[in-house]
Amino acid sequence: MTSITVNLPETAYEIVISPGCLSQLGSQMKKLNVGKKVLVVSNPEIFAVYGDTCLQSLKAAGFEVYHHLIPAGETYKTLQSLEQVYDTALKHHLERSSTLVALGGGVIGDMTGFAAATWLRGVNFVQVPTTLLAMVDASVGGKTGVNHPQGKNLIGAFYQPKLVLIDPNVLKTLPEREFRAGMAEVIKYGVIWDADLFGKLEQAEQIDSFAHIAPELLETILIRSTQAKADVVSQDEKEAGLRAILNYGHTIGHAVESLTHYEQFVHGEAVAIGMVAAGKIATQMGLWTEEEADRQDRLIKKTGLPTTIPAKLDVDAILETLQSDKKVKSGKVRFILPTQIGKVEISDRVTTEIINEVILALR
Ligand SMILES: NC(=O)c1ccc[n+]([C@@H]2O[C@H](COP(=O)([O-])OP(=O)(O)OC[C@H]3O[C@@H](n4cnc5c(N)ncnc54)[C@H](O)[C@@H]3O)[C@@H](O)[C@H]2O)c1
Ligand SMILES: O=C(O)C(=O)C[C@@H](O)[C@H](O)[C@H](O)COP(=O)(O)O
Ligand SMILES: [Zn+2]
Repeated sequence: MTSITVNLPETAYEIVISPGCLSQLGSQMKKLNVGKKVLVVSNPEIFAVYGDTCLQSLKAAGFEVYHHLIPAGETYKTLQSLEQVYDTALKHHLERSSTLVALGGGVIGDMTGFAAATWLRGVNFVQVPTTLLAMVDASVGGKTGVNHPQGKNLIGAFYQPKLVLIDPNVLKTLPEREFRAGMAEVIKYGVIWDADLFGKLEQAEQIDSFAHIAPELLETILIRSTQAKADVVSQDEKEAGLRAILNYGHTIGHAVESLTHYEQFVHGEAVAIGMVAAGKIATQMGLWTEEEADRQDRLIKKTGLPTTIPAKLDVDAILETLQSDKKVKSGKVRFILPTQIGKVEISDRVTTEIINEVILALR
């Protein structure tokens, strides 16, 4: 079992990584000293496979357990879905000491976290991530929320979980496309923070599926990625500065994701495209060498992730969408740009001309 602590000014919590730990959800939660009532939020597909294990474990530990299911997919990451979670919380009379457990990928995690942040002005929250992406990224750090029809995650709150419980065994049932999407955020950590992790991914024979990846490498990926996220978030919980680096690839990525109505790309795929774009911007500005940008793009391709922007997307629409990015400051879009593998800088010097040129080059 590996345990990583996220230390924050007002709280601290553990990320527990251990094969088979799903069945210990109840005993792990017992240590948190939370109230009796627990609402598990999931989607029908995930709940059908892992719901029973979680519910049995919680009941065995003495909890009174309810569940609420939201249909799968980013298109359900909405205020409407959230309202239904509130209805279930009301129906079962959840109290301030009650806990919402997110059993699922980043969509379920982000929504459940926001429900926990807002129901009764804040109840306990536990993350049980079931996708690679949610394990390495979404379950840690407390960004919660839902999408607005005009953009990604525009409504939300910073609200930290009390525990993150990662059982790598559940990745066995994860579709390969979703595994690759999670690898995009792993590659992100390599580029922004951990050059050694990047090197390990480059050296590995195959990293495009759970079936192909070496188990030791997967363990390293889970530990190093969550550690990277914990390090960054511990230094800057609410994105006053440093934390923005975790948004590498997301500036153009989020625009591509929302302009294709969450139908063509899953989040990790859009981030992969966004990283290729940000890398190109950095090389055009003379901040990053072509050689290192090529290494990044090769790794993205080796993972089987997309690297081009659909030609049907209007450049002006992308530029317009960038204006609602949360990193915009004094009207200027800020980009996270690599300067060498393992290091990035935050720049507000990227001109519209460069963004235009790069988008056209990637179509
Ligand atoms: N809060 C954060 O810091 C943060 C970080 C990264 C991404 N996100 C958000 O996370 C979301 C993407 O999350 P995601 O990539 O996990 O996608 P997702 O939550 O949509 O899950 C992907 C699909 O995998 C299925 N699935 C999940 N676990 C499974 C399993 N073990 N076996 C079989 N099927 C399984 C789900 O039913 C779903 O269809 C986006 O909304 C993104 O904005 C948030
Ligand atoms: O935790 C963070 O900070 C991140 O930026 C992680 C991202 O991978 C994640 O997709 C996040 O939800 C994006 O945040 P947003 O503030 O751009 O909506
Ligand atoms: Zn992301």
